[in-house]
Amino acid sequence: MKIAIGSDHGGFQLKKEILAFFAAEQKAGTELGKAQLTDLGTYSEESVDYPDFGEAVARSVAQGQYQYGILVCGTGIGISIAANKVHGIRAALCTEPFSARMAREHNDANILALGERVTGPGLAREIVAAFFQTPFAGDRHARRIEKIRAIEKNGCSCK
Ligand SMILES: O=C(CO)[C@H](O)[C@H](O)[C@H](O)COP(=O)(O)O
Repeated sequence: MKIAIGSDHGGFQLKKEILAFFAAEQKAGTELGKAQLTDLGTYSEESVDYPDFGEAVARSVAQGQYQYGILVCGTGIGISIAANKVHGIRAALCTEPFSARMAREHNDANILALGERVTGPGLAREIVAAFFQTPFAGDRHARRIEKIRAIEKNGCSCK
């Protein structure tokens, strides 16, 4: 599984924690540790703009370079809004593991968004594990994802 990860300055430290978590999983020889992560920036705590990193990760996932993405900003809100503007992206901002599981099982989310100023590193690790250990359930949920795709394709018919 190939995962692109990105953050702005507000998510930089939590992104480092997440990278360390995957490295530890790799060392422990777990299934999660088989994931290959690529960091698309930012690479310091210098102030930057979250849409740039939300877009970079989202485009790389939408184009199929990576199967999934992880995005972190201060709250996870701005960077997930930006990512969700890219066609084919279903970015889910999660603050606890149940939502992370549901984001995969029901919504087939392909990007997990987190907020460093909201979620501590321990909880973030649980959220990441829940997200990446949960498969999409398909069935009725697949029909609903198709409807999301139709909105992307045709635009909303609402006035
Ligand atoms: O976009 C955000 C909120 O939705 C992120 O939390 C950003 O990281 C935040 O806005 C950055 O704020 P800063 O005051 O420039 O550090």
